[in-house]
Order: sequence, then C-alpha cells, then structure tokens
Amino acid sequence: MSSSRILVLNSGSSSVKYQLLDMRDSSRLAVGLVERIGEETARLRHTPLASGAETREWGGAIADHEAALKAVSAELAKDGLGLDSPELAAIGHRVVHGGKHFTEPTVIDDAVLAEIERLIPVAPLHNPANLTGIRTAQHLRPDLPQVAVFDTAFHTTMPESAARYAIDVETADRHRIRRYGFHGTSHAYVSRATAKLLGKAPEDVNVIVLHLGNGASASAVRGGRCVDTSMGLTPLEGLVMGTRSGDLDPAVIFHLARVGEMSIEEIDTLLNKKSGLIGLCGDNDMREIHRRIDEGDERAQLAFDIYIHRLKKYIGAYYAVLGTVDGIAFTAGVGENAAPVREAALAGLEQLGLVVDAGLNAVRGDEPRLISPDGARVAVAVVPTDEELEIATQTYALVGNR
Ligand SMILES: Nc1ncnc2c1ncn2[C@@H]1O[C@H](COP(=O)(O)OP(=O)(O)O)[C@@H](O)[C@H]1O
Ligand SMILES: CC(=O)OP(=O)(O)O
Ligand SMILES: [Mg+2]
Repeated sequence: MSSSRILVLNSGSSSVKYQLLDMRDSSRLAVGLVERIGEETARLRHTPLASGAETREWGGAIADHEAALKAVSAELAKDGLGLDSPELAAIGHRVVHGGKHFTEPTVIDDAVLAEIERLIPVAPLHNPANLTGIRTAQHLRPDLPQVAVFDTAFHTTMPESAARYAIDVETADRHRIRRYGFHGTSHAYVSRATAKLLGKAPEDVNVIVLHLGNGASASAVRGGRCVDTSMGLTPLEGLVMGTRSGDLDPAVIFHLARVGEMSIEEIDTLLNKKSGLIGLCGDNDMREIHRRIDEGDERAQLAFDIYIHRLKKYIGAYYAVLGTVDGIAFTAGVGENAAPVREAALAGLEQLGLVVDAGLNAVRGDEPRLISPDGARVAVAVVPTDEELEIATQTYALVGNR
C-alpha cells in the first residue's frame, strides 16, 4: 500500500489545528481544532471530511497540548484514520522559531529537537507547544518521519537593512540578535494565493500581507520574496496582538525594572500575555470587542482604535518599502472575519489607491475574494490562509512516498 497521507499539527499558543491530507490530490480527509487549551472551557471540533459524517464537537477541560493531541488521535480513530494507519507517510509540524539555521523544512532528529529547544527563550509562547506536539507524535508513531516546517523560513530572504537592529554589531552577532519574523508559512501561502487571485505569477507582484490572528504580523513581499516583516527576534514586535504589546520604546522595560521594581520575568509575562487587546480592554477576542463597542463601551473602542492605528502605520510603511503595491491581503482569524477591522485599517488611504467596497467587505466566505471596487489601483483582498496545506505540501515533498 502506498503511503500518501500527511497529518499536520499546528500547535499554536492556545490551540492545536490539525489536518489529515491525502497528498495524491491534496484532499483533506479530516480537519479539526482544539481551542482554549489550558482552560476549563476548551473545545474540540472535528470534521471527518472523508466519510462525509457530521462535525463532532466536544467541550470541557483540556489541561495541555499533550491532552489535546490524545483527544485528536481518538477522534481520528473513530473513522478508521487513526495514527496507527499504514497509509500515514509522515507528520508535519509547524515550528515557530527556527533561528537563522533552518531555512527549509527539516526531518526531525535529536539534534533538530535540541535546536528547537535552544530557541525557547526567543519563542516562549510557541516553541514549547511545538516541541510537545512533536514529542507526543513521536511517542505515538516512533517509526514515522516527523518534519518541522518553520515560521521563520520564508523571512530568511529579508535584506540586512531590514533584518538588523541598529545596535552594536558585535553584541548582536554574539547573541544572534536579529529580526527573524514569524507566520512565514502563512505569508508565503497567502502572498502566492493573492498573486493567483490577481491572475499573475508571484514573481510579478508586490503584496502586503496582514496576518491578523491571536498573534499578528504584516509582511512586504516583492516578487514572491519577503523583504520586511513586523515581528522580530521574537513574535513580540510589531502589531498590537491579542495578548502581546507589539512595538514599544525599549526604555519602557528599563523603567518598569527600575521604577516599577518588576523582575524581567514579570515584564516578559506582562508584555507577552497581559498586553495587546487583553491588556487594553480585558478581552482578546475581536468578536467580543465588536460586541462591546456596539454597546458603547469606551475601553473596547480605545483598544480597537490603538489596534487599527498600529496596523495603518505598518500598511503605510510597507507601501513605502515596496514602492509599488499590487495587492493587500487580509488573512487569519481577524483578517478573514472582521469586516470592521479591514474597513478601518484602510479608511482615509484613497490617495494611495486603497479603497474598500462596503458591500464586498460585508460578504463572508471561505474563498479568496476581492473587497476593493472594480478598477481600483491596488487590489484589496481577503485570502484565507492555509498553513496546514502548505506544511503538508512541504512535508510530502521532503519525505513522501519513500
Ligand atoms: N467572526 C469573527 N469576527 C471577528 N474576529 C474573529 C472572528 N472569528 C475569529 N476572530 C478572531 O480571530 C482570532 C483567532 O485567530 P487565529 O488566526 O485562529 O489565531 P491563532 O492561530 O493565533 O490562534 C480570535 O481571537 C478572534 O479575535
Ligand atoms: C508566531 C505567532 O504569533 O503565532 P500564533 O499566531 O499562532 O500565536
Ligand atoms: Mg495562527
């Protein structure tokens, strides 16, 4: 029997998204999501596409990523797609931080695991979850190749002028301090899909991709290659996110330590987990923020305004970096679903050729679509990301059908 199936695990900061794909035609056999891991109100949603059976939902406490993966494995087994299947060729893992070392998808061995572990200090919310996913999968199928696909890989094409911080070069090099960028699998996939939507080859377009999920980042992509992105050494830099501050004056940290008498650990937790939207208004879910704004809640409104202001600054910056822009693509949970965010982020930018059609912006859907009016100078698009398909494609290209 040929092995043509790839299981993809995308272990995020608070979720595991997974897909089982048949790479003979890239069809999805099962997809699912475990959300709110670590909370009493965790939720598992599993859709067994191959059998055409109904989506199954389950809610309750899921303590950690290991418990989540065991629940996923049990759901797959109900449709005979369990992890023990001989048709499974490999498991592809999203790994957030690969440093400068990993520019390509990589078969995981002990040395690779050690390197991912070494990078935990610069991806404290992500690499530990990714490692847990890998180790649990190795435990369940020690015979299978496990492949790491790195968030950082797509950004390794950034020029030094964008990748370096303006700090002492020797100090930076000694500690490998530079801007790595993240969400690269999504930026790669979405920038290509945007070119396709415009009927062009990726080499022939300049695109700004706005990946707005719980974590959020922007990238400037020239002719298919990333030339700048908003996240840096860690996924803390850049846009306002669900729980992360994004950009701030680094002296805020000195001030909190000296005057606020906070420890480095406390400041780290503050900026990564208690800032961004949740720090500003107590909610990190854009749906809840919209609801509160509709009720006239001023804190929610201010959080939204700060989020949009930062986003608009990056759109302007990347417009300037690229010189000419063919398309702007909104993607991930907020970008794909939150019409008010898309409208507000581009409001007032008509001079740059950026216009959103209110009717088109209100339409919901799963397919890539334009939300700018016919004949607009710059195409504005909603392009659903598919990190899992991209990871499966890269994994199968590396180890499939051996
Ligand atoms: N219908 C919606 N309207 C507005 N925002 C939404 C909607 N659905 C999801 N979101 C936002 O998307 C976020 C999750 O995005 P996602 O890309 O799945 O995040 P991550 O992969 O970082 O966990 C939620 O926190 C919420 O803010
Ligand atoms: C890198 C990053 O921020 O990832 P996520 O959006 O999954 O938190
Ligand atoms: Mg994400």
